[in-house]
Amino acid sequence: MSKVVHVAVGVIQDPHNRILLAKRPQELHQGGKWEFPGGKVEKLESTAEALIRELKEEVDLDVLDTEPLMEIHHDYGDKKVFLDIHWVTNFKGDAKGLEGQEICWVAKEQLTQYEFPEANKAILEKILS
Ligand SMILES: Nc1nc2c([nH]c(=O)n2[C@@H]2O[C@H](COP(=O)(O)OP(=O)(O)OP(=O)(O)O)[C@@H](O)[C@H]2O)c(=O)[nH]1
Ligand SMILES: [Mg+2]
Repeated sequence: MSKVVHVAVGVIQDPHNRILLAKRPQELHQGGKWEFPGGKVEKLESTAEALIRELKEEVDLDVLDTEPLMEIHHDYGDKKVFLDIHWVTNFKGDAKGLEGQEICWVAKEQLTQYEFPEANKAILEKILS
C-alpha cells in the first residue's frame, strides 16, 4: 500500500472576503486545476510549521493566525492524501506566485466557477455553507 501524503492547506481569506487560489503546474499531480496554497508536511515538522513555510515559499505571505477548518482523507487511485486544512485570516504581505504559478483572489460566490481537485469538493461546501 502506498503511503498517505500529509498536506498542510491554507484557505487564505483577505479583508474583502476573497479567497486566494493558485493554479497547479500542469506536470504535477492534479495539474492544471486550482488549489488552495499549501504543501507536504515534512518530517519533524508540525502542520502549522508546514503551512507557514509553504505559504511563504509559494505565495510570499507571512501567516500570522490560523484556525482549523477541516481534515480530508482522499484516495486519487494513484495517490492518497490527508489534507489538513486551516483558515488563514491574518497574514502580512502581498500575494505573489513565487513558483511561477498563476494566482488569483476570488470572491466566495465565484469559487464554483473554478475547477478543483476532487478532494476539494468538501472544502468548497464548507466555505460556502
Ligand atoms: N496544496 C494543495 N494540495 C492539494 C489540494 N487538494 C488536493 O487534492 N491536493 C493534493 O495534495 C498533494 C500535495 O500537493 P503538493 O503541492 O504539496 O505536492 P506535489 O506532490 O504536488 O509537489 P511537490 O512534491 O513538489 O511538493 C497533491 O497530490 C495535490 O493533488 C489543495 O487544495 N491544495
Ligand atoms: Mg504545493
